[in-house]
Amino acid sequence: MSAAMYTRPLGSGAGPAPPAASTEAGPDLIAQSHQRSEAYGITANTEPDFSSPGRSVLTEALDENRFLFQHAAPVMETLYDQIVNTHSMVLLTSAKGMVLHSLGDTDFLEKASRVALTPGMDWSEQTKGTNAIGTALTEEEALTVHGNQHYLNANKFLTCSAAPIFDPYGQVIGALDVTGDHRSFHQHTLALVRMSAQMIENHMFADIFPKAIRIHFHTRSEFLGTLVESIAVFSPEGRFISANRSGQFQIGLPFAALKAHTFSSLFGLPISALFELFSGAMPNPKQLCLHNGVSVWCRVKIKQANPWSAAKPMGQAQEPAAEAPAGATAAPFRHSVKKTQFSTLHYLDTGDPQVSNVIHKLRMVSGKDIPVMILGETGTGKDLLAQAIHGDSPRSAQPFVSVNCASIPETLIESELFGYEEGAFTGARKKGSIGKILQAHGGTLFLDEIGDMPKHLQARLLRVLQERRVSPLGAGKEVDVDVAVVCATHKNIKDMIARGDFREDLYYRLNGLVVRLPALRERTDFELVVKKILHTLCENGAQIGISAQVMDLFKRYHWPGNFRQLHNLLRTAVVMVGCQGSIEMGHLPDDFLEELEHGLPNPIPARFAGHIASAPPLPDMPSTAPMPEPIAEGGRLQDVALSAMAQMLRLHKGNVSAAAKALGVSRNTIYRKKDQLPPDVL
Ligand SMILES: Nc1ncnc2c1ncn2[C@@H]1O[C@H](COP(=O)(O)OP(=O)(O)OP(=O)(O)O)[C@@H](O)[C@H]1O
Repeated sequence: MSAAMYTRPLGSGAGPAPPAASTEAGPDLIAQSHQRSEAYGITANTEPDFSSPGRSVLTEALDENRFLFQHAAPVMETLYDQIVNTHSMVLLTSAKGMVLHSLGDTDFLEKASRVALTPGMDWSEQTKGTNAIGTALTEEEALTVHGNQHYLNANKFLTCSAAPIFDPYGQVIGALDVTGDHRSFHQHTLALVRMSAQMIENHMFADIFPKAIRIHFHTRSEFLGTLVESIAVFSPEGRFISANRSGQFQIGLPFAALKAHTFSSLFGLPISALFELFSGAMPNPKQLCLHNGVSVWCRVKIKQANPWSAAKPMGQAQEPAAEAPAGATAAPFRHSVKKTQFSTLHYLDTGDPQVSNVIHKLRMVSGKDIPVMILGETGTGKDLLAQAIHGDSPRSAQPFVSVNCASIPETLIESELFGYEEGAFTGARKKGSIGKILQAHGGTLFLDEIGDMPKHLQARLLRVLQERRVSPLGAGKEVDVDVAVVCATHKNIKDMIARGDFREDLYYRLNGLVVRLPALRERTDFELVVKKILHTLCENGAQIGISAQVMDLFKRYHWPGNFRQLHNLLRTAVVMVGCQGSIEMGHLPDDFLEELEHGLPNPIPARFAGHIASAPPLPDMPSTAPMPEPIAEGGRLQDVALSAMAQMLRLHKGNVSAAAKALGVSRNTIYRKKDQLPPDVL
């Protein structure tokens, strides 16, 4: 939790309320941001790059930010209602500044700029210099960047107000922004954006701790149940888990300090007393006294009948049913683990013997703080497994902090991991940063792509793991830290050790238990996995089928991107089919079909050749038409496809649409093969 989050609560609190709205970001903030922009190597005349990042990049970002998106989208609608007709747009971005969703009309923009506000575009400070989104994300503060305050000349016609969005563990997970023509500037916009960000955060709060005890409180009882109420969450044993911005403000402690507290140290009562105090169907708010002497009105939300009788730490409570409906619980996001349909070891065990063995071993060491190293190709579910390890451990109510060593620039890994004090280096954030290791205190630190950890930092990490102490850059002091460590890599660490690229002592510190996730192509439970993913992609338990032909193809394919690739493909197919139909060849993307044609190394097996050659007549095929010639077993898939196209074109007298429909491919697939088809068929 940044200091910004603590010092800038929304609405009236125990002390004087902060200003409801500020106008533009202060000159200091802008000047510092301009300095950073310069350091990134951008010049004011740089033409912003608004080229599309590609659909798969956006899909992946949406996938990663599903939890944020789900809670932000309805709030964005409300916000947009309030700014409609002001020539402005509402944008939601990821923590990296990528636009995930935009609402509003683009009529105030030149054609070239319209694309800038569409999903997929990057508004980080590193690429666009000073702008409200990028700068709010960097500073972790709500601010407006108006007209000339933008770093790039190309953006100076804009006025933008953005607020960072914090998850319930105090991590910035995105930004909400209103952008418009600079002439449409309105001084209340920032307050609206800030309130909306708070609303999103409160929604996430309500969703993420379904089993914990939530105390809603405020100095004035009429503010209970409103946007400005404070919320603090405790485990059934009374350990502090989280508090929203107003909560931190009213209690008077920042998130990091709150982590050492319990309900009784903050409210002066054992948590069991709370249950008696708030028993009854509709208990009235009660007045309690905070540790700082401030009297607050409280309401308590308890989901379980009597959480204290459960006597188990959170997360050991009960596993969700293997077939829990999609969306019944919060979706995964980077820093914290929620109980998702994916988040327990149980859910991941879908019958493949290798995976079952991995899960069996992990269960045996669960809660013993033995470091786990997960090996596996990209997309095999290493991240998900790490979340499940945490989700099933006694630490599950504490943070799960994920650090991807490959995605952080080498120069930033040190400060990201170990944190830094104010002014530790040029470009450092004003208030310093606690660092990922300390953020994970009490919980689990997941070091993804550990093979990419620079050599000079390996020694520092080793010391932290040995001594269980961290010293943030420029701090000159060490802080105790208690974390369970899980790491993952797709690299061969032993080879790296042999080459001198990875420290052997660090390897032995990390590999208490080494498990390997099989590649998708090796799994024996492939069909079940596909069905489960389809089930999660269709809302409300709707059923979607998959044709035997497609399933056969899938089984033959080598899936270099493993689950990630399969997920993306199925998601697109589900959108095309709707949740009631069946996925046929025609619902698969052309590039995938093309890759299949070129990429299947082995001869096509009889069962698949049979599907193409002797499929029953499709509805639009004249029933009297002769069936296409069977294709010889052992032909290359490419030849099989060409031959099927030629036969179908002949059958439909050169009508490409009809042939494409009958084959279940797009017309373009046939047109692209035009030169390879016999001249008489087209
Ligand atoms: N067992 C599974 N069932 C369903 N979906 C899964 C499973 N495992 C992984 N996925 C999905 O596949 C995608 C990639 O998973 P994940 O990020 O865990 O893989 P990874 O091995 O960590 O990848 P990388 O090495 O590239 O970081 C995610 O969308 C995840 O939800």
